[in-house]
Amino acid sequence: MTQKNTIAVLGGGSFGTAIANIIAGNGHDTRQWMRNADKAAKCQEARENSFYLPGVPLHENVQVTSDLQAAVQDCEIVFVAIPSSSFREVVRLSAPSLQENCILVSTTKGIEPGGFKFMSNVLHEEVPGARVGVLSGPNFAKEIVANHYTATVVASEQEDVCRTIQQVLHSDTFRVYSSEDVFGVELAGSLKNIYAIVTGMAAAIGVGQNTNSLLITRSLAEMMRFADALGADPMSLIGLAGVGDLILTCSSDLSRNYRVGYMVGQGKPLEQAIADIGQVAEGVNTVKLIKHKADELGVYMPLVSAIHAILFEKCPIPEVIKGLMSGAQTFDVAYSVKN
Ligand SMILES: NC(=O)c1ccc[n+]([C@@H]2O[C@H](COP(=O)([O-])OP(=O)(O)OC[C@H]3O[C@@H](n4cnc5c(N)ncnc54)[C@H](O)[C@@H]3O)[C@@H](O)[C@H]2O)c1
Ligand SMILES: O=P(O)(O)OC[C@H](O)CO
Repeated sequence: MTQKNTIAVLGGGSFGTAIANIIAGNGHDTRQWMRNADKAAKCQEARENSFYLPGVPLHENVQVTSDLQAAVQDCEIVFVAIPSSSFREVVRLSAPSLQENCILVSTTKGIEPGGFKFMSNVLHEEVPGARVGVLSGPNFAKEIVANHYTATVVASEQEDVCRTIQQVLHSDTFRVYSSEDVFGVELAGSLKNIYAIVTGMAAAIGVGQNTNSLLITRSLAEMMRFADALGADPMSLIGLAGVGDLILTCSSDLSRNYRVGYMVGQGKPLEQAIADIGQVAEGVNTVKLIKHKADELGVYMPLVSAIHAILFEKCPIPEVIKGLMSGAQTFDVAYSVKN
């Protein structure tokens, strides 16, 4: 692939905009697609995505459009930054216009509702024979565009896909590690959102640092146990896309998932909390899917059960905490399936 590529980013939200700016800053012709024609025109003209990242200038190499076919045509690489609930629909619409052999990269940290499919599965199903990668790591869009030193992980079964994405995204402030474990990286990015809801809720009820450490560590144990049961490499969970993103998302109100948990912890109904955020919080749907899968496989995930009980079974928070603290005391081994 040449030094200068034509690259599309599908998604007009905060992460799509951050990724588009990184790519454009590296000299690539970058097209950002958003479905709303009015918003696209406003962003293109104002050179700013005031809806999601106000005050951040769009790089001059970014062209914003609401024409999906025009956006992806002749692109060597297409990044998809669309929430998991609409991911398939957008990929399906773009598929007929994709250049043969183009690389498709998901940045989405979620599982498709109504099943147990990850975004790489959706890409393979909708674009058979596609060269697929996934991008995941401790990456708040707001901090990326503020040029805070940041790292992420690209995972693909094809080494050249990883190398290409590393070249396209790497900058003085953005570093990209590679992995072969697509499933582990995607699973990690989706699971950590659940625990951000848990720690956000814990913060709202005023827990101390002992509790915070307890929650994050036992969240990691659950993540590794679940990964192990599903055949992912548990070691992927102790990298940037796993524990890195877990620490980030569980420690900051920049996280939408953390903020959902915080609001519910303050007594706000879940639907109201989601509406107040006004952006995607993937963890809410992920809790349901993981609880279902963990029950089906018999994987012990007490924190997932607890947050599910609070969000969807109307269980009072103090009762759920009591249940967690009185549960059987087991080994302190991170991902032992006995644990
Ligand atoms: N924001 C971050 O810091 C960040 C970092 C890494 C990964 N991610 C992941 O990236 C994905 C996107 O996150 P985001 O932060 O950009 O979300 P966002 O809520 O800021 O934006 C989502 C965008 O998707 C668009 N959208 C929703 N449904 C659509 C549809 N049917 N067709 C076309 N567009 C549609 C929305 O209009 C919006 O522009 C999520 O899975 C998230 O977990 C986010
Ligand atoms: O705002 P959240 O909770 O979706 O988290 C954003 C990113 O996933 C952080 O890496």
